[in-house]
Amino acid sequence: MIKVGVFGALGRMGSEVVRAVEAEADTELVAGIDSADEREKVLGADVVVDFTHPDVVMDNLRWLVDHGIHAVVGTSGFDEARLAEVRALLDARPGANVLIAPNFGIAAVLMMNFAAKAAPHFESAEIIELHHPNKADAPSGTAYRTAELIGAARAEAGLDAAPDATTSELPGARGTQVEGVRVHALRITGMIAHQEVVFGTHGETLTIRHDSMNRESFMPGVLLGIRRVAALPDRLTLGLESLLGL
Ligand SMILES: NC(=O)C1=CN([C@@H]2O[C@H](COP(=O)(O)OP(=O)(O)OC[C@H]3O[C@@H](n4cnc5c(N)ncnc54)[C@H](O)[C@@H]3O)[C@@H](O)[C@H]2O)C=CC1
Ligand SMILES: O=C(O)C1=N[C@H](C(=O)O)C[C@H](O)C1
Repeated sequence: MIKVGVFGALGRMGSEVVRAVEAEADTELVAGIDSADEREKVLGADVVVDFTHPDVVMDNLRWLVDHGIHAVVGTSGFDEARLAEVRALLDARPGANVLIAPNFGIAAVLMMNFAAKAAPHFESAEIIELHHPNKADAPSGTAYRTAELIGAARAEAGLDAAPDATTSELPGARGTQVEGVRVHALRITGMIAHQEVVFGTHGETLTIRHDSMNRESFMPGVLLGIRRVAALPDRLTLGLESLLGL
């Protein structure tokens, strides 16, 4: 039996994780805690899942690593500086492993993987992410990671910057840039989490689209993380790709 704690248990994702952990035969909920609760309630857990907020997740991770509890993190906001901080935390303390996944949707992971594979073949590449309007961060962690993967694939292929003749622009009209890839963020009532990666070359375009229809869709990936985090070969794993054999 894997003993699981949940940080952000009253939130949209955390409450779904609580339900999923309670429903599985090999996982047991130790405690679900939210912002008003003491973290000590999860002591005794093998793994804690964090779906909280980019402003608090680093402090939670520090606490989990200090207490030797494996962490499965879905909270967004991990740039290279934060990842370096997590590596330093892990180097200072033996014991816990950390899995940080920008997206636990299996189809979303495939979308990112396909986008990285397509990237060297196209002159142009831009990302449009669409989310519910309660989302705190922009661009999404998924879009950020996809842009990093596309940027790295373009650099490795020796591609120049994507063509763009814009010389006059209202601020934001061309989105933001991550690793040289334009990213546009939409916040739309009624939506959950969606992304399009649009590629173009001469006379052809390719659009790769992913849609999360509900938050239950993330649970197979979260449960996979819970089951595998303790035995992962690296102390810090980024993304579900290696767990899916990609
Ligand atoms: N990796 C993935 O597949 C996914 C990641 N996310 C990310 O997960 C995060 C949470 O998203 P939602 O559940 O939609 O947000 P939410 O706002 O519905 O839930 C966050 C919860 O965390 C609680 N919280 C805040 N500080 C806390 C603390 N210090 N300790 C414990 N609980 C605390 C809040 O009170 C709230 O109940 C966001 O960063 C979002 O981008 C969301 C969906 C999927
Ligand atoms: O806040 C959300 O809802 C989501 N956040 C993650 C992100 O920032 O990429 C994953 C998914 O897009 C849903």
